[in-house]
Formats: sequence, structure tokens, C-alpha cells
Amino acid sequence: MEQVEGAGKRKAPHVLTVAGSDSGAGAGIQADLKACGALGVYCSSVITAVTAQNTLGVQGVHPVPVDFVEDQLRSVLSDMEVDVVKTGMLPSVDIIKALCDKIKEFHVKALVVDPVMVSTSGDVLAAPAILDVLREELLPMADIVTPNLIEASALLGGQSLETVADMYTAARSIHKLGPRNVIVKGGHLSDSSDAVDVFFDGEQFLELHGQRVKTRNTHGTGCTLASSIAAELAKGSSMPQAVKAAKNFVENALRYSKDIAIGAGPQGPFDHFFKLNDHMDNTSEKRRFDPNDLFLYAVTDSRMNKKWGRSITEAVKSVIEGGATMVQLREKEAETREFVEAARACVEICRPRGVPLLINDRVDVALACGADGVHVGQSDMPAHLARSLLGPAKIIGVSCKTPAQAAAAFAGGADYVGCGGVFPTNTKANNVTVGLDGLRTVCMASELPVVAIGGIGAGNASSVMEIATPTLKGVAVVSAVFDQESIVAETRKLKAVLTSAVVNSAV
Ligand SMILES: Cc1ncc(COP(=O)(O)OP(=O)(O)O)c(N)n1
Ligand SMILES: Cc1nc(C(=O)O)sc1CCOP(=O)(O)O
Ligand SMILES: [Mg+2]
Repeated sequence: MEQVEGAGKRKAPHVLTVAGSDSGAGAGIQADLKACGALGVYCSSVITAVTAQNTLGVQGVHPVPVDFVEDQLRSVLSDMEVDVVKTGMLPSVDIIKALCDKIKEFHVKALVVDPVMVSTSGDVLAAPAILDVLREELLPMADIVTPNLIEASALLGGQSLETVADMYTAARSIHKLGPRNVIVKGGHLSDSSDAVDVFFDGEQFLELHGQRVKTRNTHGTGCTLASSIAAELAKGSSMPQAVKAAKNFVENALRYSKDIAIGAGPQGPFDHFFKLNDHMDNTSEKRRFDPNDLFLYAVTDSRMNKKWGRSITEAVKSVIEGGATMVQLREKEAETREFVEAARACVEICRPRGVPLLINDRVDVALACGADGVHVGQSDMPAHLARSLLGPAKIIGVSCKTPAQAAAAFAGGADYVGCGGVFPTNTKANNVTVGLDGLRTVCMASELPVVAIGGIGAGNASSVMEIATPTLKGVAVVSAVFDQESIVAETRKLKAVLTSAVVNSAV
């Protein structure tokens, strides 16, 4: 937060959302308020319509008179220093025109336009009559516009969009309407196991890959993505950083919320406050750990970073950009002070992206930097002592090669087991290889989720995931992602292999 004039005053990053109210609170204004709150950003709200809706669909829409939308805009913009305006449901031409006038009158740093037209349940939220004014007046003012495939098609006069290649064409065509950046969301692509979005800044394209989370609780993902982009911009992120962090936030919220049961309809809301809830719940048995975070677990190596001339923070940023779901700092050569400083910087990178960060071996460093937990081996601090030092909310992983070690890890209060070496590795000296059979034996016996480690990469990850016991949640890798020229590309490649291995073993 910026310091402002006057002793002790700080300027809060501020997003103003101009959108419709959703009585079920999954989408609209309510989603925007929650997303910004979860991301540490103040959010004011101008309501353009009140909708009656729940998990079954939209039962009614009551637009707010344009004069009163103007009054709300004036109240907020004349008094509060808004960094970013984010728009959602804009039900009429007059409301869009009034909004454009007010944006011109008052200074805002950025405008994020979510061109809401149809709800996730298929109900119409803005008449096609708004399309012209949206295209001609609002989009040229936007820093980013975030259509899904249906909205992108509507903006382009009904053009059919069915493939990732079509998304590239659509992003380019929408960019020509005037917004500085475009992200076309591929959530509606029928045959994709990945959640692919295409970002275009007028010069370069970026394909953003995420893991498609299987859940009914997807109501409000569009609003949340756009308001999270706005929140990240308000905090000072660049546009590509904001878009990636927002996508990560949505993916993590969906993963955390996939089993939440709210309402009887086909589309439920999700929990934006997943981090807060876990954190507050630190007196109960529930921990801030989601076993699905083990899916692509990246373990750093200082020698590899040195070899490729990159800092640990660059390496961690890249591996998350490539899709890593959890990170461990395994810095065997670092001095304590250097390690704590690097770990603190990595916490700052991982936390807003919703990626847990664990420290290898060093409980003291984990405590000092506020990491999410530790990974310990059979000759490191025993799990029960690490647990008593770290408390119930932190994540503890234990390396195990046998069912007896996995049972002891469970008894000691660990959260997961790291089992290996599955294959021979050059990364860890004198490591005993347990093979796929050893991994299977530990997975069958373990009460805890298991992540496989040792010699794993894109070429053999499918054979690991094919073990397909319910406890095996993913792979931990070092050289496959960090001893590479492009960490991002190799991480993406591995993630694609893991995702298709999981999809294939599910059918
Ligand atoms: C996920 C994961 N699994 C196993 C290990 C190995 O830990 P340990 O046996 O303590 O060996 P070192 O990493 O300390 O050399 C791990 N780090 N991560
Ligand atoms: C840190 C570590 N622990 C192992 C175990 O078997 O417990 S194998 C290993 C090194 C894994 O590196 P790579 O992915 O480059 O093979
Ligand atoms: Mg160790």
C-alpha cells in the first residue's frame, strides 16, 4: 500500500465494480467484492441491476434507473480515489453511456470490461441492443476486455468460435475494436481437458493453461476473473502478471470449493475466501492443505539455477507461470540469512498466486519466512516435532520409501508423503530407487496423500500416474523443470502429460 499525506495514512488499492447484484451471491457485485477482499483490495460498488437468482438460474432482473446509476457513480468517483473500474452486467445503452461519461470525467488508472451478456445458467442479462455502444464507446476505453467464447462471438457479430485457433482470431479481431488487451476465455471449449485462455496485447499472444477443475461450483468464475485482474492491477501488477495471478486465484478457489454444497441447482457458487478460511480454522483438525496441490510439485535446486544463470525468484515465478501447483525451496548450499531472504521473496510470489510454498528440511526458515510448511526426510526433524513447532495450520510432508515410514508419518501428524526415488536420479546423491512397484506399495498402504519423486519428467510421468491409486496425487520434480532452458515451457509440457494421464485413467 502507498503512503499518503498525513501521519500513518495509507492509500488502499481500490477497485470500483459497476455491475449487477446476484441475490445468490455467486456472481455479480457480490463475487467482485469477495474477490477483491480476498486479494487485499478495497472494492466499492455501483449497482446497475438487481437480479433474483440462485443455483437454478435467474428468476428476475430489475434494472436500476440510469439517473440513480449516475448518482452512485458520482458519489464514489467524486470522493474516493479509485484505481481501477471493473464493469460487469450493464443492462442498457443509457447505463453504458452514463458510465462512459463518468469515466471520462473522473480519473481512473485502468478499466477492466467483462462484457456480461448471458449468465452461466444461460439467462440473458443484457439485451443485444447494447452491443453497438459496448463496441463503439466502452471497449475503446478499456485496458482489458474479458469475453468468454459466447460473448466474444456476440462482439464479433455471431462468428462461430470452436477451437483454440478461433480464439486467437477472435482476440485479434476484438483488439481491433480498441481495448489495449484482450483475454478470450476458453472455459466453454467442448473437448479440452485444460482450461485454456488466449491473451493478446496487440503484439503478442499468450496461451494461459490451467487445470480444469471438475465441479458444479463454477457460478461467478467470469466475474471473479475480471475483478481479480482489476484487483491485481490496482496493487500495481503489470497486465500479464495480473491476468496470470487472476487465473491462478480462480483455479485455486475452484479446487478448494469443488465439494462445497450450496443450493440444489446445477451451478453452485465457490469460496473466494479459501485462504482466510483455512487460516482462521487453525484450531481445528482442518489444515491449509489441499492434496490436489501435489499435482505438479516443483522442488528448486540452487545448482541448476546457477547453471542457467537465474535467481531463485525468477525460477519460482516461471515454474508457477508454467502451472506448478506447489513449490518447495530445496537450497542445500545457502547460508541461513540468504535462505530466509530468498524464502521471504518467494512467499511474496507464491501467496498471491495461491501456490503453497514449502521449505526443505529447515523448520526454522519456514517459521521465519512465513512459508506454508516444510518437507522433511527420514534423517531430518521428525514430523511430530515439526508439527509441534509449526502448529496445526502448516503443511508437513515426509519422505517415505516403505509403508512403515508412511504409517509413522501419518501418526506424526504429517499431511502428505513424498515417495521415491521412483526412477534413478542425478539430483540427489546415493538415493535408493524404489521403482514403480515400491511407489505402488506405499500408495496402497498410505493413509496420507502421496506425491511421487525421483527421475520423473514428461517422458515417464504417465507411467507414474497410471498407478492410479486414490492416494497418488501427483509428481514432485526438480531437473525436469529447473535444469531446462525454458522452465515455463517444460512445466507446461509436464502438466499437459499429467492432465491427460489423469483424464485417461478416469475413462
Ligand atoms: C516432495 C519431496 N519428496 C521427497 C523429498 C526428499 O526429502 P529428503 O529425504 O529429506 O531429502 P532432501 O530433499 O532433504 O535431500 C523432497 N525433498 N520432497
Ligand atoms: C529431492 C529428492 N528426493 C528424492 C527421494 O527419493 O526422496 S529423489 C529427489 C531428487 C529428485 O530430483 P529429479 O526430479 O531431478 O530427479
Ligand atoms: Mg531432507
